[in-house]
Amino acid sequence: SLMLAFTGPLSKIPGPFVSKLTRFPWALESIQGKHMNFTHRLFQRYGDIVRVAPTTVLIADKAGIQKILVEEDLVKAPFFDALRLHPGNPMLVTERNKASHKSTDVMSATSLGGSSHLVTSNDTKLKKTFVSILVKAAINGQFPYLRYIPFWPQPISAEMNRLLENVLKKRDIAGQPAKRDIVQIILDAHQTDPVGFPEIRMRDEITMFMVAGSETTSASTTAILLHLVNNPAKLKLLEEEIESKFSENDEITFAKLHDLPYLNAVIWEGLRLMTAPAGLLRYTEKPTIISGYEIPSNTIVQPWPMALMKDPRIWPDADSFIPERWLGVYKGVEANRSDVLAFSAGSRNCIGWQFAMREMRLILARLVRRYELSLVEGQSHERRYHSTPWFVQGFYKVGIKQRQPSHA
Ligand code: HEM
Repeated sequence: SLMLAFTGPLSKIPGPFVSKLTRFPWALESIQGKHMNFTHRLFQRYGDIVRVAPTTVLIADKAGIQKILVEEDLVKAPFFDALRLHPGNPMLVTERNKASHKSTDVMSATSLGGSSHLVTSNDTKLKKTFVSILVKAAINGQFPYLRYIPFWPQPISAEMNRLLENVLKKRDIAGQPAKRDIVQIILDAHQTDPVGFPEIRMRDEITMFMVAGSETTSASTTAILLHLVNNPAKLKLLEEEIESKFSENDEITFAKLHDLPYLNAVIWEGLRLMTAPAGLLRYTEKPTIISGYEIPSNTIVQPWPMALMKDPRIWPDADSFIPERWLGVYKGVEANRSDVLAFSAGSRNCIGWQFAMREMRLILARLVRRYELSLVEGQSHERRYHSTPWFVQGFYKVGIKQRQPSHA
């Protein structure tokens, strides 16, 4: 492997010297969830393509990312094998090959399986349960052998199992009308083909959907709210749009929300500034030219869209929250959704992205109509990242005050 460090195509790729020899520093940053800050410095120092481990390169330029995710549509990296909730048991998210799996019609579903009353019960336990799966996934991904140590904590905690049992139990009540939600789609898959889609797979898929669908959406919605309360003039414009579209007694529903230009612009701008698209590790099965370099086979190529999403070469006033850039040409540039990559791209992009967009529109519109939102001063924006980003203090507070009934 010393040969590999200093010779061959990867040796030409810029990066910290130690990366040629060991992936340990990179693995450590990833496990601590600090790699967002770390990579920022790397790209500034070394440019758009950086070798962070003997066989791992990060890519931050638009053409390179497009090539990996869309044009070549490379397979997922072996890393994903280690993310299985039960070793050896396949799952959609960890499936490495290009997707033939996208037949699941998530959009026909209307929910993730009924409310778990997170908000009403202020149950941070559930959030902790989900986050613990993501943290363990980060560790397993980097050091796959650890999970075979006896008594090493497995990704699925007793708490997660309890939660899953509750979801399944609700389905057993006879005479209930069949729900058209994601849980039902997965249950049906098991019932139709109990051998090809066994019970353990059914359980793991439901668990994964709960995790993949909740932390991501709540982190993104929080990020959007953060930008709104830090930019009251933009918040005001959103309030005006919602007020103009809905009279006081109108119920705000999914269906009525897809055509609110400013709301959509606010969401895309918030996603651009603060989502941290995860899981984008891909793998070369043959030598491939990416960002001007020859990448040999069996290399992990990891697009780093967070850099692209704030790249001043693409976005004028890249670090500012400017929803207006999504409504027309802004400083000579027309914003392009495909440069945001919050939901990734190519055959393995987010299966729930339209569902998440609907959820975010609904949550934001209802919050803004019902409450006056305001900034709680003095909070840090510093985050860490385990598949989804989280604030170091564990939350980001937003001031809310019930609006007066008549705000005409
Ligand atoms: C704002 C919310 C969300 C964000 C930012 C987000 C982001 C992502 C990203 C970046 C990926 C990785 C794709 C890749 O490796 O290229 C992904 C995959 C995935 N997401 Fe989401 N997601 C969100 C909401 C959801 C929801 C609501 C669901 C379920 C209903 C969901 C289910 C999945 C699944 C199953 C995958 C794996 C797809 C595959 O491996 O082919 N996501 N998501």
